[in-house]
Amino acid sequence: MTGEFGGALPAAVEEGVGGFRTTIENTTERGGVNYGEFIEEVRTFMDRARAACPTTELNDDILSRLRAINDLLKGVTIDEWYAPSGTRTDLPARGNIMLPPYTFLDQGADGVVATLRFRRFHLGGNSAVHGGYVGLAVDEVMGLAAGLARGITRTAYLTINYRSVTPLDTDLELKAWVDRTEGRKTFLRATLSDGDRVCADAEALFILLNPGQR
Ligand SMILES: CCCCCCCC/C=C\CCCCCCCC(=O)SCCNC(=O)CCNC(=O)[C@H](O)C(C)(C)COP(=O)(O)OP(=O)(O)OC[C@H]1O[C@@H](n2cnc3c(N)ncnc32)[C@H](O)[C@@H]1OP(=O)(O)O
Repeated sequence: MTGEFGGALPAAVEEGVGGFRTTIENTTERGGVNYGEFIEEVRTFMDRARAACPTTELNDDILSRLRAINDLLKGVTIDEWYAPSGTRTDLPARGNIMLPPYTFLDQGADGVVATLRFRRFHLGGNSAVHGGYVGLAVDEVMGLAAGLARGITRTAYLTINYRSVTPLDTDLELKAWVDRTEGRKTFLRATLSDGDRVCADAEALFILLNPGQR
């Protein structure tokens, strides 16, 4: 891996501890008390960037401000295990800006139920959510269900059936549950629904990682 965020794997991986860390310090303080508002503002920015048609002047004004903001953030980037985006479990979607904000209504070893909302920046076309973002949400929530049931897993396959259009800006329900397990294999199913209407259903295989496996 090359680029701004470095090429080396985290030290623990290089030492053979394992690709995912199972002992990340669980704190809701990283990023500060207003970090959730920051992430939500970033999502609003992405919504508006997706929807806006700025004038050249406005574009250039925003561009220079964004460059200044990016310079500020560049000074405080850290590794993925401690960055609050993705690890702040107190925030919708763990504070991950790319995911549709979701929160759990129920979670346990048998499965999870989440409520989520796709946003303008998840637009595919004609007011429908992009199918890839549906896959992102389903993979995430199934991954968490697999994690609660088994431990640290990776997706081996994920099959999604798009049954009807997934709407933007609507509270949806995503259920994921363990269908069966065979050794390291966990087979899961999921449904994404808008009220009584099924938008998508899915089946997936997640593999429990071996000790030291990336
Ligand atoms: C403060 C705390 C903060 C916490 C932070 C939050 C933590 C939250 C925690 C968690 C959140 C999770 C939310 C996110 C979830 C997202 C998950 C992803 O998207 S993962 C990325 C995409 N997936 C990959 O990149 C995998 C790439 N593939 C691989 O790495 C390997 O192929 C892997 C691991 C899947 C399997 O490889 P092998 O070498 O370990 O095992 P082999 O022997 O190949 O397979 C095991 C068994 O599975 C079958 N298998 C493997 N792949 C299969 C396939 N595609 N179809 C059918 N069977 C398959 C094989 O035939 C074998 O079966 P037989 O034991 O022989 O019966």
